[in-house]
Amino acid sequence: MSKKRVHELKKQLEEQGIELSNHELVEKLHALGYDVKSHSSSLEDDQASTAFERIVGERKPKPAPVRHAGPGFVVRKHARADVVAPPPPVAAPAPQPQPAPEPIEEAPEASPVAPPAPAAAPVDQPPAAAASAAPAPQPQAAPSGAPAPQPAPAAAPVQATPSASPVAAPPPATPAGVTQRPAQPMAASSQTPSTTPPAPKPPAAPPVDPRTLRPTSTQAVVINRPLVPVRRVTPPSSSRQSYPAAPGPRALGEVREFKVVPGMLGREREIIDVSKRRGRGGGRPASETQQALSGKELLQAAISDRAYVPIRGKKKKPTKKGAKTQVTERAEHKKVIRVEESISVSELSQSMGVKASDLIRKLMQLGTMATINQLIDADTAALLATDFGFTVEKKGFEVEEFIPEVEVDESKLVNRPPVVTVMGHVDHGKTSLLDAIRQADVAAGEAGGITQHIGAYSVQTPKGPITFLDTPGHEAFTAMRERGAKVTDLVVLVVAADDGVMPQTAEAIKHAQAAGVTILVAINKIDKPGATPERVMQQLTEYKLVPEQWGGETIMLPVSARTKQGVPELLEYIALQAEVLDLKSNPETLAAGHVIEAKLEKGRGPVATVLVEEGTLRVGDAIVTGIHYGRVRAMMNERGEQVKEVPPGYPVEVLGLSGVPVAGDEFNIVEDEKAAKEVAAHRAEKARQKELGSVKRATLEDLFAKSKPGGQKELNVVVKADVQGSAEAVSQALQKLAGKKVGVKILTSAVGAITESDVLTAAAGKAVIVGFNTKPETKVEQIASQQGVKILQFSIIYEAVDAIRTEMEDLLEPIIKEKPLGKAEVRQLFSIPKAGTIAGSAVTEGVIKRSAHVRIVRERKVVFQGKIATLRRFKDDVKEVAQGFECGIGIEGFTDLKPGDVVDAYELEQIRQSLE
Ligand SMILES: Nc1nc2c(ncn2[C@@H]2O[C@H](COP(=O)(O)OP(=O)(O)OP(=O)(O)O)[C@@H](O)[C@H]2O)c(=O)[nH]1
Repeated sequence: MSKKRVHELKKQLEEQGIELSNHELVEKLHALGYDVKSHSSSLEDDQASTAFERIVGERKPKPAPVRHAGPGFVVRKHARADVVAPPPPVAAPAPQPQPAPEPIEEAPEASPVAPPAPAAAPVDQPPAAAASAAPAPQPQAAPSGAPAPQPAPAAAPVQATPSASPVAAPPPATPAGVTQRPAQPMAASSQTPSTTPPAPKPPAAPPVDPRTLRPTSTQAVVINRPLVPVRRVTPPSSSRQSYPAAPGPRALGEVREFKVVPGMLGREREIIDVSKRRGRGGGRPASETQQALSGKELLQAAISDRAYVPIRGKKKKPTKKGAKTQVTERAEHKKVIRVEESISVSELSQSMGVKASDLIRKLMQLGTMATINQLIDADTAALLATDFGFTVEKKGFEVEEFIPEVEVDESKLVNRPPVVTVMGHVDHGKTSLLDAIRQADVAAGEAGGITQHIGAYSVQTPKGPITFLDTPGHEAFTAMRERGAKVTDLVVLVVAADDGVMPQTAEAIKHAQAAGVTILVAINKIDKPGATPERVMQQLTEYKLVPEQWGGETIMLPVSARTKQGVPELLEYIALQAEVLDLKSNPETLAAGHVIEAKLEKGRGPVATVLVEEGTLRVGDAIVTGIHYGRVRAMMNERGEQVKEVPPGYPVEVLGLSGVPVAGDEFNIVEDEKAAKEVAAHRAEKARQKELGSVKRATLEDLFAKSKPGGQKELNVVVKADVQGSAEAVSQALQKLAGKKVGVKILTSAVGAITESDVLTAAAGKAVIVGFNTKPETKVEQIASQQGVKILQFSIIYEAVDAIRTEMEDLLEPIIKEKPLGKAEVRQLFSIPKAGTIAGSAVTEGVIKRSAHVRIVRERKVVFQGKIATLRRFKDDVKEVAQGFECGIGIEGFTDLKPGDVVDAYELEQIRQSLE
């Protein structure tokens, strides 16, 4: 293998245009790891050729990276500052020439480098395209401060190359810091890197045809993805011309340049639109802007233009910048909100296009704390709406459309029987009196002899038919009495002559007077020895009821239900009064009236006792009452006979309703069942809204009070009764028991038999079931015992009230009270094996019991408190030792007894708490 001397290698390098002194070459070879000492040192042939290639490789420019060549790399060419790049080929209005930016002015010596490598804007721009550009500014060395016309796409600032030989010495630093490969020779052509020798000196460069200008690799901004030309599909006509055309055989329109970098956590990619900067900077070409920016600034600018693109899924549509939301005013006629009964805050906010939070704030200002789902009534909604320029129109479901008010047709009015309600205190003889009138004996058949639901009877008297309503006298049935007073023409107030005016007498007077109904007083039981009708009359004057015989207006008749004394006179007076009232109605209109009572019967379903007040009620009529509706399937009179028609003034039982109606509700007959259903549904919705609106939220204090161990206890009750009025009365009576110590909560109150569902409700709510005049269905009792639910059944209301009071008292902790027993004085102490210390004592007071609790008192101080362990007289265990006797007392857990100690014995007593 031949050898080569260092100086030979030097010559070889010179042939390649690389001039190095022998000393420099020796040093270089040293640096490359060769052991050479001087220019005459020799290298192996292969070593010499490797060294040659390495030095040439270092000094020669590397071939410019070909576009798309390297994965993940993009070379973006930038126009040299000192060479004016041709304007975009087709883009007609070429950007205005601008003064050369600072970095260029600082690098006048770099100009010689420029001619062989004129910077063209886009890297792919063919010379032909460049040539077509109209104003082709002459490439020239930009003198200091001389304005160098720059086309818009001019690229990054050219590196300041102080060295005259850029090939030999790469520029130490670039002014703008954009070029990321300072080692790359500037003069290298991207197309002919190996063949084009670098210009060693910058002689006066000949004028260069811009068409031949190619970008230099050193002017490239290296980013890690290929340039993505984006074709604007429908460029706006106004801006179409202002974009530079993309290179290639056809102009693509706007060219956008993107940098793709991995996003956070690698879950997405960021695309940085690096071309966006062009349009900014007050109209200055992007290149100039970029030239003026440092590398860091450019990076920041790029970051600001980032767009995140998820790897999977659809690319999000970028929001159109600058496209402001159009605020449109709503037409006046559209500023009307239709509200039925109430509207939720969220609904109102949506209807007005106002934030719900704004409405809530307004409501707070009005003193109402509301949530977004809370219902507010139409009036409050109207108040709020006004503030936002809206008006509220009460939409309202017009029940009148279905139940029209009928004008009174005088010609069709006929007499109807009077409706008389019998009222009075409990046991004053109301039912007995009615029995006497009807010649029936209902009172005898009543449980406990008390009336517990309203009864309606049509009685044929010698003076014509009279409809009687019998009301209970017990205080629990206030609502029934009130209802009775409202639907009646006359009230017969029964007062027992031997008892006088009592609380429910007074209450009945109040109801009748409130309803503006004439009162007729029947002073009953005048057959009784202690009867004093005058005293009753006297008492009644206090209620503004002055008897006729005393110059007043109230008819007061002494009667006896037992002997029927005064009953015919009573009927006569009723008839007389009815005549005075001239009671008439039109039997030809659609029927209407009131529900007197309602119940649920097995096999018959809901049964309503109604009083027809207007029109004639017929089988087949479409009926609606409250939230229930249906078609009248059958009707029965008070004797249980089926009837087809019921004229006004008569009571009747109606079958066919969808549910058990509420006693006291009005009933109406409508066109058809569909209309009845609509009315009922509307009422149900209204009731629901009302209920929602009135939901009282538990306050923190309530919850706190309930969670406290000593907090108020509550008895939950499920009420089931035979009739609706009784269920209501029982519930009310039980609720009245609620006090400070124990509350009562009626979970449900309904009519019908006690069902499995009632048991489950009670089990869930830890409630007792109160059945009133009703029984559990088959197997229900068994389920109840499995579930641990107590069923209490009653047929008399006060028994129910008493039992529930006991249940409530059971919830209360008993009061523990100390009961003194006696005292014993310790005289002597004995120590007995197994038994411990025994105090030989004398009982000085009361009695000492074996089961007693004791206090050991020494010098007036309690030294121990506990229980007696042993009590003996002589050797026998005894239960108690009375005063004056001696005994041996052993104390549980206490042996430190001393003579002179007093054993103070007492018992603990449990006292049941009362509700009061
Ligand atoms: N001596 C006598 N007893 C009467 C008379 N009227 C009723 N009684 C008795 O009084 C008691 C109560 O009679 P009711 O008819 O049940 O009394 P009430 O007012 O209907 O009772 P409630 O419906 O429970 O309020 C019964 O034992 C009757 O026999 C009367 O005129 N004379």
